[in-house]
Amino acid sequence: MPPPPPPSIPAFAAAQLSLLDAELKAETAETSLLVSQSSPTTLQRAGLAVLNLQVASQRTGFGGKTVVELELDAAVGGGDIPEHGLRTGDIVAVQEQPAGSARKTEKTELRKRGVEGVVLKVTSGVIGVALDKDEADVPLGKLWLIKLANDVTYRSSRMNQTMKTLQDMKESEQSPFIQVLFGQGTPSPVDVELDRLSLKDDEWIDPSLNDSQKDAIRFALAAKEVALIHGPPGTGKTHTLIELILQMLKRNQRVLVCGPSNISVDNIVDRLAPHKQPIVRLGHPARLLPSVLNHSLEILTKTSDAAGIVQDVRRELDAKQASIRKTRSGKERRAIYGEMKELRKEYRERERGCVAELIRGSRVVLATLHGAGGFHLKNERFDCVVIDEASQALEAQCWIPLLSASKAVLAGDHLQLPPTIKSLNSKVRGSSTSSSSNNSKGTRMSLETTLFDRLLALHGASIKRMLTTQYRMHEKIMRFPSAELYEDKLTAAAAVKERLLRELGYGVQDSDETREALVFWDTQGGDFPERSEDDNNNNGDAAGKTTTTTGNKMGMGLRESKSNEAEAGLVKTHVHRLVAAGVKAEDIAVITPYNAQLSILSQLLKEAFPGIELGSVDGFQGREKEAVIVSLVRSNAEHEVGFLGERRRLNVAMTRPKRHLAIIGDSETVGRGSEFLNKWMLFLEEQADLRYATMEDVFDEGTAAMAAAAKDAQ
Ligand SMILES: Nc1ncnc2c1ncn2[C@@H]1O[C@H](COP(=O)(O)OP(=O)(O)OP(=O)(O)O)[C@@H](O)[C@H]1O
Repeated sequence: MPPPPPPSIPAFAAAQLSLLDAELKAETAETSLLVSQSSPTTLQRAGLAVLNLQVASQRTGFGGKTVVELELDAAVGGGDIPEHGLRTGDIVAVQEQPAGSARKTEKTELRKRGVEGVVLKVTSGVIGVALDKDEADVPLGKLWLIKLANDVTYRSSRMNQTMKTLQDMKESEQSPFIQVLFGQGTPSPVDVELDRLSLKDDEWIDPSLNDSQKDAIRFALAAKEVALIHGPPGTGKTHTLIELILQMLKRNQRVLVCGPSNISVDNIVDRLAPHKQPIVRLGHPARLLPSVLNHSLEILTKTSDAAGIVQDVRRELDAKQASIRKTRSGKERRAIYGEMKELRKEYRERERGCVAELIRGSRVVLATLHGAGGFHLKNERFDCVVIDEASQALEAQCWIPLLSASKAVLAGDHLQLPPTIKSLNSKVRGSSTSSSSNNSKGTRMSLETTLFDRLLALHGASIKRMLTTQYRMHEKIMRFPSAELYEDKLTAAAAVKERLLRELGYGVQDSDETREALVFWDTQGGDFPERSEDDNNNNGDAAGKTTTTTGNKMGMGLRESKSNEAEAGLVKTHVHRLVAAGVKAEDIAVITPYNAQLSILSQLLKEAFPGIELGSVDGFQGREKEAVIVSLVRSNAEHEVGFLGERRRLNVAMTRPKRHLAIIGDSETVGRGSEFLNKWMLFLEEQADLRYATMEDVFDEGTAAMAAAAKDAQ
């Protein structure tokens, strides 16, 4: 049967809008449940709130925004603010703090007032917040700060706007580029162009590029509408994009470079900066890496030629703001507010002029996908939009910058995990049978389907080039993912191919562990049974990349989770042996798909091995370590594997290490989970250093000695 025709652009946009709406509801429900059900002191204990604050000062920041600095209330003695979890860039609410005796309705009322903003600076005694509203709205009296779960509402409003634009777009307004991206047209052939574009050896800016990287760059330069750069783990996607951007500049093109997260964008700014091209990074300075601040609009509007005139108004505004605090009369105060309103208007106008000049003069503009929707880029056009980590971004998010371009280059790996979707989480997170919606044409759609996925399905491999040399993993670690997921095309670069822990270079000794790249501890036989959350009252799955969001911190995971204590003991044995051979704990990571297991592991390992990194598989995507231990947890008579069945999750788990991968799991249970899992278990049995685990391994000498020492210390 031929595949169903792609949905019309309005039908696609309508389906996205309803999916985004469901997602927003799911996310806000989780947040408000958390905040409404917890008392201020509980939230403070969880690191999500800071109590007993007062305004120390106010000033005007970038964009004419009011910045308030909060300090500990003099009534509670002032001084250092107690330990809290707020960091620069967090989105917070500044509210009047309810008295302990306040009734519930009063508390709710207070929560409705207050203002939201972004944390700009955190020191021991002060927290600075850039407010979203004017200073007149800052509540008086004793204040508290609450960390809001994330910036979901801001993000979704720009995605919705973009989808509405697409929905309302008349056919005559749809560019050939947009039509190709929706399957209403076919991509122009690039073969002829490719020949013409054959770059000579001396035309490459980075001579170390490998052949697959050069091929991908040539292809992306030649493509008229769209090119996908498929970068399996460690293959140098970002490295390739830097050369691509520089080559585009050589061809006088103007490029907008985006990524789903600030860190993904900063990573590119960092690597692009040494090439001394005019670049500008849009985004809230509080959220940028310090090393890229020099390229941010905030700094450029202070240092560029056009900046002086803006600074004059800023100084005037600050002086007025200071005078308000000294004014007791309400009438005078109102008059000053009136003057400030005018000044702020002027400030914004001048700043806008200065900013527009800077942006127009920049051939490369960098922003998060969401940031590209700000007013700064409203009427700007680009020859190409480059999106890094595109397979981690929602499609609606990608369209925010895409509407301003006539060509797209997307880099990503659709065989690793897609963005986390809350509205799917409750039952079948990460499963291919995820919840979906039917649009008017009957096309099944899910937010988990990224633009990268959709374009591949629509136009096939002809719009894609894959990077095939990887610079991370020992050849043995790479072999299975390469064979099963990447058409057996990956090769390990000579420098990493045979790298073992024993060659780490800081006195690591040769041992059974340090001379092996791949170890499999098989726990089959029933001695290592899993426990479910119901048995041990633990938290939800660790699937969500939400380990830093409020939900997980508060132990709000209401989903089913699994743990395996005996397996955690084996992990400890293995870590101990690595450390005994001289491997630094900082070079070891332990990852697991389950939160319940993560919390057991952290009790068992954190104190014994300070510096070791523990995390969920999903949270570790994009990261790497010299040695990685993966605790698979599942071991049951029913051979149920839950979301271990998601091969993209396993791919992420097994491709994080450089020199050493130890898998701990029950081959009997796991091997029956899926064809992929079955092949993996067979591969490990044949190719890994196989160890059949017994309880003696759990209580080996080292672990037992450490346990005894810990007991003595109590
Ligand atoms: N042609 C090359 N020659 C030598 N080293 C390279 C080359 N390309 C990439 N690398 C190295 O490979 C590593 C990974 O590169 P990069 O960070 O660009 O990859 P990535 O694909 O973006 O990463 P990830 O797989 O984590 O998404 C880096 O240490 C980089 O220096």
